[in-house]
Amino acid sequence: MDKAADAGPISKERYRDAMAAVAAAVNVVTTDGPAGRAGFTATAVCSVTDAPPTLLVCVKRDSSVGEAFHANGVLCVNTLAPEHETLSNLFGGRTPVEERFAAADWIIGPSGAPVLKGALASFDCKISSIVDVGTHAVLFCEVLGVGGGEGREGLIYVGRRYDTVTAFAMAAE
Ligand SMILES: NC(=O)C1=CN([C@@H]2O[C@H](COP(=O)(O)OP(=O)(O)OC[C@H]3O[C@@H](n4cnc5c(N)ncnc54)[C@H](O)[C@@H]3O)[C@@H](O)[C@H]2O)C=CC1
Ligand SMILES: Cc1cc2nc3c(=O)[nH]c(=O)nc-3n(C[C@H](O)[C@H](O)[C@H](O)COP(=O)(O)O)c2cc1C
Repeated sequence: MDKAADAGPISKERYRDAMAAVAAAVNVVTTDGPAGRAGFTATAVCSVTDAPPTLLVCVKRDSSVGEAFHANGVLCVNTLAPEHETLSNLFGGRTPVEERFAAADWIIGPSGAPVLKGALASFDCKISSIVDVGTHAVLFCEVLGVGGGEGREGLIYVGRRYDTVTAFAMAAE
């Protein structure tokens, strides 16, 4: 029988090459509060449970924005549409925080975190716990408010480039 996957220690490069094949939604994750406004682009976002509504976000601990999320204790996950590709690159690193936010319109969510106007979906959250794993902090977040979800095209990142998918409308309650 053929082996399903490589065994033994996996290099960072091998791991990233395999992960590059995994399509992911693109999000701009924002925060505001005593430590000030901050935000970064993240594909490492995942739904955990709907009771209580909880998602997780993985943030590199040595990034310029990581500390602000710890200190503010709140965040908003803004899931991007295809027209937000430039915004994704701005929030993807090496751009001063004020320049990142100046490129779009924002409103303040229930938690105080900036909500992107025109996001495909938005999840306003308080950070309920943080677990450090290797280079990243995993932020577990309780969702306080949701927005968007009316269904149109979504931005995805796969094969080290952006692409577009049809996003389905949220069921009406
Ligand atoms: N989870 C993360 O922290 C991610 C970080 N990035 C950042 O964007 C840069 C460019 O990414 P790509 O063009 O996709 O090429 P890449 O070869 O650096 O990454 C390929 C894939 O590996 C994963 N990955 C990359 N860096 C990672 C990290 N530090 N920790 C965990 N998973 C990681 C992601 O799924 C990414 O799409 C990366 O070098 C990284 O700085 C991108 C995607 C996810
Ligand atoms: C498409 C894309 C996805 C990314 N996903 C993540 C992620 O899930 N977690 C993370 O910590 N950084 C991720 N990054 C990198 C951060 O956005 C970047 O490190 C952050 O903006 C901080 O950069 P700075 O330290 O230069 O300010 C991603 C970047 C891009 C372009």
